Amino acid sequence: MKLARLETFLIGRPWNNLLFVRLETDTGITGVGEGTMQWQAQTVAAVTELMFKRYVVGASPFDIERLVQAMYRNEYARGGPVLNSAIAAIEMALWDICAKHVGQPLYNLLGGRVHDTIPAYANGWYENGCTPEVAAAAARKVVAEGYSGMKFDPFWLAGADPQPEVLRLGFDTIAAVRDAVGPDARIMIDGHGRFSVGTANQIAHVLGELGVYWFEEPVAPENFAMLGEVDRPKGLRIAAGERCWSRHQVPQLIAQGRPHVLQPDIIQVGGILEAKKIAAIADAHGIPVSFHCPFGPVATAAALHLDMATTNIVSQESFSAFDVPWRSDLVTNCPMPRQGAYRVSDAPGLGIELNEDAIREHPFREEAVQDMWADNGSMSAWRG
Ligand SMILES: O=C(O)[C@@H](O)[C@H](O)[C@H](O)CO
Ligand SMILES: [Mg+2]
Repeated sequence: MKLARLETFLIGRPWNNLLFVRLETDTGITGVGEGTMQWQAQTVAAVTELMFKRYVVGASPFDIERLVQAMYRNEYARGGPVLNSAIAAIEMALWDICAKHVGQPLYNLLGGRVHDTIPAYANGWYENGCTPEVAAAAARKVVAEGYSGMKFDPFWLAGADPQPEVLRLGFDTIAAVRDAVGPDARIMIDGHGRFSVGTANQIAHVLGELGVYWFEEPVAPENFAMLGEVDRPKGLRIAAGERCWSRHQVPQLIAQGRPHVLQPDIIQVGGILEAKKIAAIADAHGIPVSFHCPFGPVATAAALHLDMATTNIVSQESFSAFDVPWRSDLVTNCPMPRQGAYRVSDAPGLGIELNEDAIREHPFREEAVQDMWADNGSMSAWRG
């Protein structure tokens, strides 16, 4: 079996563009992958096509490790989120082909099932900048759906050291959500890497009082030691790693940043196998993982197969029910949580196929970049 052809698909959503790929073999078996990267979808698509031409066409789809290493090492500079995302899109499709060829769901090639279902936590359920009352009402619905927890950024687009009233509104919003969902629901707060260490510590102490489960990316992702300086009061966990793009950096992130939960991004680390290796590094440190997944349904399916075969997962991030209403039209058998958990398809491969008619209805759209470092204390979400 030889790899013959690559096709890329850009799909415009209001937030960002999705990038799907389909690999064809000379036997007629095809595989799908996803290389969605925020605001760089066209760039990643171009790199994916180049990588296919340079390394993949004519190769055996079973040579996954060899092909990934060629794409990573021969491109001399090595890695970075753009190249890694292109590698991941191809790699997912290779796994899909191999698993279809042997007639097995992908998790059976990744070590087999260690879970029956995958608990999901909700993200995207909340409108940034809304009032505490609106957030509380939305949170009640999320709990009623059975999710294992919910994540949000109540300080959305505040700067490194926000005005006191911005912090207060954020705290009031979390307190309203806590009141609405009761003491046992898991609340996760995403800082998106914006705060100074001082402000992160100030916030962390309030989150500890409110019984928040984890504080994610409290400080900028580049400096692991800075993360290590963030306080962890009253059992508050620190989650990080969605922007740690190299397996080779993970030991330093763990040693210096001391996260309690690691969040590898299966696209931006370069695919399923890399993410599996990172999960094993975390496991050796007693750290659970929760794969980052603000992506479309193809990468969500890939993350779920990996979850199924990974011992140290906590919960899968899920945008599935809060995305555009046509999300589930894009693929057959779109993964959706039921009662707050995913059941993973036992169909061969990833268990999904692209629905090209639906994909064509949502062409590429210019990206409206989010201003993620505004230092003006404003809560305005969009700039583009
Ligand atoms: O943990 C998450 O899913 C977030 O950090 C998203 O990647 C972010 O909101 C995208 O702008
Ligand atoms: Mg995040």
